[in-house]
Amino acid sequence: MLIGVIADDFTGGSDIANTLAKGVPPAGGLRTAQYPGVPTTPADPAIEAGVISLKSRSAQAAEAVADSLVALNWLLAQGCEQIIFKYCSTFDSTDEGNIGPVADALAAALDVAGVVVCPAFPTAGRTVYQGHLFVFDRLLSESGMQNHPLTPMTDPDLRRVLARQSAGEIGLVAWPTVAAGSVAIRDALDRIAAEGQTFAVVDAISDADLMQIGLALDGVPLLTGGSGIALGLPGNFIRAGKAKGGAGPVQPVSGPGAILAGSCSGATRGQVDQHLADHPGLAIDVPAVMEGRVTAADLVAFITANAARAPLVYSSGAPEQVTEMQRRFGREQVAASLDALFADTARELIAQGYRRIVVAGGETSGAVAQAVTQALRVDAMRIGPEIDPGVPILSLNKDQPVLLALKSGNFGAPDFFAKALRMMEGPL
Ligand SMILES: Nc1ncnc2c1ncn2[C@@H]1O[C@H](COP(=O)(O)OP(=O)(O)O)[C@@H](O)[C@H]1O
Ligand SMILES: O=C(O)[C@@H](O)C(=O)COP(=O)(O)O
Repeated sequence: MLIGVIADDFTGGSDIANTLAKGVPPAGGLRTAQYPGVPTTPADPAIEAGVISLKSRSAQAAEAVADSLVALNWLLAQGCEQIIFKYCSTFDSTDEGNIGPVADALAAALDVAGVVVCPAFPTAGRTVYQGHLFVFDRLLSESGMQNHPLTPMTDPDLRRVLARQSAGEIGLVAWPTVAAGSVAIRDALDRIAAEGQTFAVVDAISDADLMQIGLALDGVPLLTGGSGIALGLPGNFIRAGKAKGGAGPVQPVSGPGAILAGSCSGATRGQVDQHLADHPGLAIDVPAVMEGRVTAADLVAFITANAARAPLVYSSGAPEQVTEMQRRFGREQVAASLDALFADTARELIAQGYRRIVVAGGETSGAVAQAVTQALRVDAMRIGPEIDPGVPILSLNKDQPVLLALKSGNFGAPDFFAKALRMMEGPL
């Protein structure tokens, strides 16, 4: 294993695994696996990039740090030369963390400074300019992310956001330097490191910028960012003759499939609306869940009654509904109950022979993917074709493979749900 990724949630893990597996022509991508949590056994030696998905975005900061360091040690033990801390392209975090505390701990463990901080993902509209994060033509704080149920983002200035969470000093590599190319970027990072600054927010407004940043990062032990930061990295290892790349195809799957949506992000709510126009859907009654009147058995009953028609069950609600539920029942309690509901539903669907499951939402995906991988006793997921930018098909490789899609809340075209289930039937 050459590149090791510590992803702070499962959809983020899928997103960067997709980037590493796909690569950029002519070099192509690496043989990549995504792991649900830190594996307890050594990796398959054929794997060149390993992505450990944690649930550290929403955990307490101390737990996020501890889990990330365990992941780091496992990745180093597999031989990784380069470690990436993957967080959200919308920098999802709070003043307590967890991006700052985890990045501080990784930089200290590897004894490095001038560590890149770059959440840019231009394909999904996320760009960084003069240290400020944009989502398409809006600053992060006006993009809808200010209403996120768990990590509302109200400040678009990445240096200021990170400074509230991190003990380290933070520099900036502004776009004119990035536009000057990889040598200028590397010089700027070296200068920032020599000045003793732990982090360097790096601007990027296009994939071409990210490719130059990737070249500048050849041989750098630690970097942090969204999935875009990985764009230029496979090429470094392939050109050096260290990696072969080229993963085999994944096997398509037919039979019943289902869609589980726990994300309240704008893109997911649009996808829910579009899907309901011509498919069956069940809106989860959140107060009834909190009071024990609706359980996984109810969701499974709805899904099985509509098995052939791409059924959707969803808790996705508008910001004012989310606020009201959190006020009545508590933020953590609602999140924990809905996570458990989706996990129990997925476990039962697997028991009943469902082999295609599409999930929307980072927290929701974490809960579902953990339940499914535990039920099937698999500890690695292979990366299949991309459904929409940042969302690949994942194959849990058994004699009878199970295919998953873990969609970040804000990713995917309006027809994502039906398209994902259809693509899984092949040809892949
Ligand atoms: N109707 C609702 N009311 C309150 N909270 C909700 C509701 N539906 C989902 N949630 C919670 O909102 C969070 C959504 O997070 P997540 O699954 O990561 O989605 P995203 O990828 O859009 O951020 C989860 O913790 C989930 O439990
Ligand atoms: O970087 C991204 O935007 C995604 O990979 C990601 O992390 C998404 O998180 P959720 O929106 O919570 O699914």
